[in-house]
Amino acid sequence: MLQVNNLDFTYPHLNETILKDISFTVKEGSLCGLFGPNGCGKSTLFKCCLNLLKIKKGEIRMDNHNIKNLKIKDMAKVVAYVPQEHKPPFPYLVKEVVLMGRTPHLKGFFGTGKKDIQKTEEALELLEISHLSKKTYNQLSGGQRQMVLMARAIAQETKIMFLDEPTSALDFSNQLKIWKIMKKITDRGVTILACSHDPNHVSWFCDKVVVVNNKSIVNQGSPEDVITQATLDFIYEDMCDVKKINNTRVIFPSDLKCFEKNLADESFMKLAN
Ligand SMILES: Nc1ncnc2c1ncn2[C@@H]1O[C@H](COP(=O)(O)OP(=O)(O)OP(=O)(O)O)[C@@H](O)[C@H]1O
Repeated sequence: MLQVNNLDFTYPHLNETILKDISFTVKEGSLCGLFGPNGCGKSTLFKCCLNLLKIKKGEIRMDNHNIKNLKIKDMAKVVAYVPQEHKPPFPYLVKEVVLMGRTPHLKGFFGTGKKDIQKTEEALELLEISHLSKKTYNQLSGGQRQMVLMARAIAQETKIMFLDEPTSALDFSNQLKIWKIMKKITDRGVTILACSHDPNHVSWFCDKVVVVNNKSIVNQGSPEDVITQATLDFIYEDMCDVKKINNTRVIFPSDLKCFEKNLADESFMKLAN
């Protein structure tokens, strides 16, 4: 479980508050989307939760530990982090990058064991990227690197995962694959907090959504209660419409008139069914 209580944050060299009175909980084994416009503070919140930035006020608890009391090595046993972009300076192979996820589990100078290799291979298989295993990580495409970082986080076998826009560089099929994998992982009891800019994805796949805008949480709860016309009008200023097709919520641009027309069209509804 992840618990953030009354968090305030300001970058030390700035006077401006970036996050104000942030409080939310993500239940064990659930998938929570962190949703909000560019620059609202999602990545900053992640870095606060990972102890990479020191908070001014408030408390963050993960798996019942107050994170300010956790050493880096202990932190790495509790939480895995998939950043937006990562390029190591050395030409590591993909399998080596994924194996790095096992670092918190390595035992002294005995180094890598059979279990670590097995967990690395399982993570590559789960993401269907075993064929990239012997390729040089730095020479992969952005989307391929994103899949490898996801495999590294899975190999780390933590109870909590933080994913910063995990599908931003992926094609449509891989985006859906990653969301489905995230759901599968939460079914095994892992708690996930994932940033996303896509209101459809958080609606379709998340158990809970936390919406941040202008330094604060403006709404939180089930996607049904949170990704509403009112919330989207508030943060995007009347740019999109929320409709239901076949009981599934779909968000689309308000000025996409052909879609409006099609929605009213009986043959389109048959197609959607
Ligand atoms: N190292 C830093 N020093 C000073 N200000 C920063 C720093 N990093 C981010 N900021 C500022 O903090 C605010 C929040 O940035 P952050 O990267 O957390 O937003 P975000 O919601 O993740 O944005 P995006 O969706 O575009 O990735 C922005 O105004 C940004 O300019």
